Amino acid sequence: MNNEVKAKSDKNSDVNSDKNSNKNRDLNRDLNRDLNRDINKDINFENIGIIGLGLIGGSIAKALKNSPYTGKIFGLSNSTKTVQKAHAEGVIDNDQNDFHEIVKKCDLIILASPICTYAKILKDIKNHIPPDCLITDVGSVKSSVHATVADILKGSHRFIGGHPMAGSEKSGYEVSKAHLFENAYYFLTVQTEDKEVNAVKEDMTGSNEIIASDNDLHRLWHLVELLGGKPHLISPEAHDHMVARTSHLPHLCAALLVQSLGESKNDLIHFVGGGFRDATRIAAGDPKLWRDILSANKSQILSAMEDLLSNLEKCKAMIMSEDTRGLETFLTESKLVREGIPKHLVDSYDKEYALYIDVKDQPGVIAKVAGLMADNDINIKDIEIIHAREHIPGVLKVGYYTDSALQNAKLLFNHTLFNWSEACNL
Ligand SMILES: NC(=O)C1=CN([C@@H]2O[C@H](COP(=O)(O)OP(=O)(O)OC[C@H]3O[C@@H](n4cnc5c(N)ncnc54)[C@H](O)[C@@H]3O)[C@@H](O)[C@H]2O)C=CC1
Ligand SMILES: O=C(O)C(=O)Cc1ccc(O)cc1
Repeated sequence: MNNEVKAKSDKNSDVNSDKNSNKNRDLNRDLNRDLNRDINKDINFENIGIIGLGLIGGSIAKALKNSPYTGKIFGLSNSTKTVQKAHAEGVIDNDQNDFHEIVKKCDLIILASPICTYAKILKDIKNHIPPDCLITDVGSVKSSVHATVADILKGSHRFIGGHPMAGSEKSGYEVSKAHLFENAYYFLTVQTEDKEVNAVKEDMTGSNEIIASDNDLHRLWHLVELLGGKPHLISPEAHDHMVARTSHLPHLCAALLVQSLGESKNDLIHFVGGGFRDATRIAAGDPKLWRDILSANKSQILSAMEDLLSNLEKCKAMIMSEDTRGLETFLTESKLVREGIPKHLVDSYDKEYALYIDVKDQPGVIAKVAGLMADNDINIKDIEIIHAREHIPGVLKVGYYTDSALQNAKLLFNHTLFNWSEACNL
């Protein structure tokens, strides 16, 4: 363990401060010092149990299976069907069905079920978790999760919170994918007795606080990297402050925009433009999951909503008083901030590897293109017929998982009679 690695969170929740990012950068640099390291030795987990095999849990299992990780992956779920499916696909290595017996073998447990299920699950498995097993989670809220864990485990096991900033509005094992976390930030949160992230703290105080040793943090950090994510250390409080504004309030706003279509929303929905689609995609997320998230981050959501209301009032006043200058300034500032999203984030969220193939909308055309790809071993992510041709150069949109698949497809199409062009903004 490197005791020089220090990563304290900013007390004022100023998560964007240089101080904080420098500390995280230092930690990252330190952890990546030896590029030739043996990743399995660094991680040092042999039996990873994932509780909840949905979008996130399933994606973690698939990402691990696709990685150099050589240990076992056990899937634990309230859905036997999902476990059977994951097992049949070779994604998990379960050799028995008994939940408690599987837990007994784990040296890392990842809670990947809805956060409202954590308390019941932890109470149920607590006496079966090996003393040296590390516990983590993927929940979208962190302070309340740390409190629940501390309340139930009472210091019996080490816990590090986790939250991948990757996902979608879809749920379930069926939509999970190995590359979900690629280039996405993955927050790690450590609770210490003075509520600061303190990666150098190695002593266990014996209090009810759950304190993870920095060795645990390093192991988990490497695991996140193995998943393709970018680990980022932060305090639970700073995390909740940030995601209330970057993720939870946007979800609420998406739902508000849909509701604001008004009484005739079911009619208007047929005429929406790209802007509405972009701004409301996440409103299609699982209502139960989001009900939990918004309730679990109550104080931060309420504070973010105050800011939203005040901005709404400001805009209303400007429109009412025909303050076009003020309105323009407000919109310009928003535009500049939005355009400032770092390129790597825009790429990881928006980047799609797709080609528009200029074909006639007629029977057999999908089979023809799909067959061509299959014959040449090019994996297709999705395929879609675009019926509205305005602004769109071709009628068949073919999505690929990787840039190299896209490049191969281009070469192939160049040798056929298909005209193609690259993805445009829909
Ligand atoms: N959906 C998203 O985009 C993201 C979600 N998260 C967090 O990940 C967690 C899981 O979310 P998703 O994977 O999206 O949900 P999901 O609905 O796709 O998967 C949840 C899984 O948990 C299982 N489950 C439910 N109760 C259980 C129990 N008592 N014991 C064992 N398994 C149980 C369900 O069968 C289901 O397979 C949530 O805590 C959420 O806050 C984090 C980042 C992104
Ligand atoms: O679909 C999207 O754009 C998301 O932002 C997914 C998401 C949902 C919940 C999280 O806690 C983190 C990420």
